[in-house]
Amino acid sequence: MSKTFLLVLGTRPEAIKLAPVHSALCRRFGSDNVKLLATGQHPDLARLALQDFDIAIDLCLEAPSAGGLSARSAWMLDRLGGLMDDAVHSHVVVQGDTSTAFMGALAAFNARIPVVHVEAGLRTYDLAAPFPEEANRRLIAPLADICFAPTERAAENLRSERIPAQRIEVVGNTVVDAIEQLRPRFEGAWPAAAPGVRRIAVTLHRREAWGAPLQALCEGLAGLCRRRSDVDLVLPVHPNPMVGDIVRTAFAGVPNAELVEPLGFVAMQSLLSTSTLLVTDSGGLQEEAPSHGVPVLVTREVTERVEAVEAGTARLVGLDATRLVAAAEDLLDNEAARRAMVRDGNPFGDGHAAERIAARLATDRAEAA
Ligand SMILES: CC(=O)N[C@@H]1[C@@H](OP(=O)(O)OP(=O)(O)OC[C@H]2O[C@@H](n3ccc(=O)[nH]c3=O)[C@H](O)[C@@H]2O)O[C@H](CO)[C@@H](O)[C@@H]1O
Repeated sequence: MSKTFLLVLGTRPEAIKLAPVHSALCRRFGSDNVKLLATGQHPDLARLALQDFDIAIDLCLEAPSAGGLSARSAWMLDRLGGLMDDAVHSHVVVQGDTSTAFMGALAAFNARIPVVHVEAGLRTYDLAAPFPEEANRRLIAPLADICFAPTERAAENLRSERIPAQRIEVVGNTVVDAIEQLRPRFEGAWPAAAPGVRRIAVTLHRREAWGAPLQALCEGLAGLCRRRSDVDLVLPVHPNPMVGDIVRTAFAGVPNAELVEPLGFVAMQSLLSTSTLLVTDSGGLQEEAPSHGVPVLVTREVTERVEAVEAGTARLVGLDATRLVAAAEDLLDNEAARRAMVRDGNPFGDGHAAERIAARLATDRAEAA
């Protein structure tokens, strides 16, 4: 009886970025040898994301929604530790920088099961931004037997932290795999903007924006919509209660601003493909927009997606509403400025990251046999 790969996820982005890895491992090893465990950190969003990939969760925990970061993390570590067994699992695969990813890696390490980190090496080197993600991803790195870095810069970060070279492999970001796999379904999944209307897609959810900064950003965008009938704005509202009320109040009564429930992956990518501009604080969306040729204004002071800023596909505007609105209107009205932010291809990957990950895990498993 061969051992299984255990993929551990908790949030929507983890589900989206691990879906291609799940599929590639199933193709290579058979679906009986690949198990998907959800911690329940954000169960509804994770399940919604997996629907478009036709992937079912094998085991979903019921992480407590109440309690602070430590209480929920301790609960996860305890439950995950009780489910992991080095006689059953050949590798535990985690993605990114959430509490689920960190507790999954630590539980696997404690069970002496090889840890695989997808999207390894992203850094701001500022523990306060993003909190707690920067700490999570830096703490996973030394526990991981294999660090799959999306870019050369991420690999350089890992080498600078003395992660051994043989544990690092640059493979690209699997989110580009997800887009290319489902691209045939994007056309028409979200209605195009009316003729002559330029669409702004917006997603905002980060902890550092909660409260007054988020309110100012939303009010700035609402004011832009009120002034300009040639613009429509679509904003899928993140279910975090710290976000919804502020967003709904700011855009109330703005006829050309549409707030919608969280979208499935295909609908979100289709929305992106119909947009002139994306305003976001999301990590994944900074990586996805270049696949649609859509410029990004990032409402964060720092980003670990430096490649997008260097490639010119994204621009940091911080939490400053005036700066955001000015940059948005420039890109809406200045076609040359907008085109200057569009690149061929995607700086974060070529759509084959998951195949490279599965190939490396096959080698790793053969060497361990
Ligand atoms: C510090 C940081 O940046 N960390 C990131 C954070 O992820 P994030 O910032 O990307 O989180 P979100 O913005 O919530 O999700 C985005 C995904 O959701 C899709 N989407 C969005 C709205 C919607 O209505 N329907 C959707 O389908 C969208 O296309 C995209 O794929 O944690 C991840 C896990 O550790 C990390 O990997 C990742 O670095």
